[in-house]
Formats: sequence, structure tokens, C-alpha cells
Amino acid sequence: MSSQKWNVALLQMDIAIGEPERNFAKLESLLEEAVNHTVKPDVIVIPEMWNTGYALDQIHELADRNGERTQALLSAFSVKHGVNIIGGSIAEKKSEDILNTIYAFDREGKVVADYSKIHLFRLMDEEKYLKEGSRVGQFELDGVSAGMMICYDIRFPELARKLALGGAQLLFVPAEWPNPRLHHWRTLLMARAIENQMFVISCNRVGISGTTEFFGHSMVIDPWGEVLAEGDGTEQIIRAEIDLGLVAEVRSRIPIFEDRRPTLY
Ligand SMILES: O=C(O)CCC(=O)C(=O)O
Repeated sequence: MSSQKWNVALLQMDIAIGEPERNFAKLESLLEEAVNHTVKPDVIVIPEMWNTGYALDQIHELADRNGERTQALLSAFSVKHGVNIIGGSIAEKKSEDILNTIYAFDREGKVVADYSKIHLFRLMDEEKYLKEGSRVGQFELDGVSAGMMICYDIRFPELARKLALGGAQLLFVPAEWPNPRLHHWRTLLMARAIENQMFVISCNRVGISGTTEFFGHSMVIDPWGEVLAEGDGTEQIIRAEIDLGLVAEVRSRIPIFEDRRPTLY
């Protein structure tokens, strides 16, 4: 178990629906702001579908083919600044399918993992336009085991538990989680952190798309369930320092992974 400390920076941005050019420009300026700070981030996290927003009726024209444009930008940025990046998620075109995909970059600019959202959100018609992913998002960053989930995925505790059982000490959650479900968002994120005794690092968008309002409240939660940082409803960068040694400490204090009874449930 590592006693590493990481500084995390969450880019809680507004997203212009159906306007990748504006969104790329916005992201580039927020990335610069994130690294031009007295505390240099070790990992930067970006919200869900930041390239297009939920422009589902135009998504075939707007999605990033094989994530190439996104990878070019984020890979060059991570290597230039020696920073890990959880690249939001993007609308990605693969062959004729559209997926909601996260690319994770290490400090050398290498794509170390990708994950496509496996639970599509029917309330926003995702299943009519997007193809669901077919595997979980477990990977390593700076030698630390981590997991990725996207937005609606946090309603499925089995997924977070599978990642924790696979060794994950942190969970990254890019999202576009709207009003009026702030209470669900905060409670579910805290529950995933407490029940799995891991850090939960979530990045939600802000702004209004049509009649849907996104409330931000990106959160960094420690394995004890304490909120280390939380955004408000404005565009901003949320920063926190996390001590990865806390995962082992909490897991030894209340040893839920030893006390589980998987033969009974
Ligand atoms: O589960 C929710 O309430 C919100 C989920 C969502 O907006 C999404 O997955 O895009």
C-alpha cells in the first residue's frame, strides 16, 4: 500500500451543446489554468461528454472518430506538464457506433486505459443513440490501482464493489448529472466511498442545456466518507490533496473486505 500523496484538480466546466470547437477551446484554457497554479496537480479530471454535450440527434456528425482529436490534445498536454489526466468522457465514434468513452493518460502522455459507459441512461434517451461498453474500467496510475465509472454508473454498487475487489483504491467519476437530483448525486458518491473504503473523485459539469440544468458539485471524498472538496454551481477548478495511505488505514480499522460473507449473498 502506498503512502503517496496526490493533488487532484477537477475541471468543473460548462459545455456548449453540439459545439466541439468551443468546448475544445474552453478545455484548453482550463487545462492551462489547472497547471499554472502554485500547487501542481498530479491528476486532472474532466466531466462527461465534454466535447459535444448531449447533442444526441447530431452525435454521428459531431463525435470524435476513434477519439483521435481528444487523444492528440490530452496526450500532448500530459507529457508537456508531466500530469495524469482522466480525459472526461467524450462522444467517440468507433466504426458506425457512438460510445461514451473515457481515455486515461499517464504523465508520459500514454493512454493507459479506456472505458466506455456500460449503463446507458434511459431518462436521457442514451440507449437510442449510444452503444454501451462491454468491460469495466480498472487500471493503474503512478502504480496505484484505480477504477473509472461514468455518471449513471454510480447507481450500480456492484460495479464499484467489483473495482474495489479488483484492488482499486480510487474511483474516478466524470459526469453530467442534472437537477433536481443533487441529493442522489452526493449520497451515492459518499456511499460508494464509504462502502468500498476508497477515494471517490467526481467531476460534474455546470450550465444549462435546453431545459436541463447541471449543478456542478464535483466532489473529492476520502475512504472514511469525508468530503475533502466540493464545488458550487459555477464554472471552477476544484482542488484537493489526497493521501493514498488512508485507504489501508480505514480498511484495517473496519475490515469489511475480510468480514464479507460472499457465500451468503
Ligand atoms: O442517474 C441520474 O440521475 C443521472 C444520470 C445521468 O444524467 C447520466 O448518466 O448521464
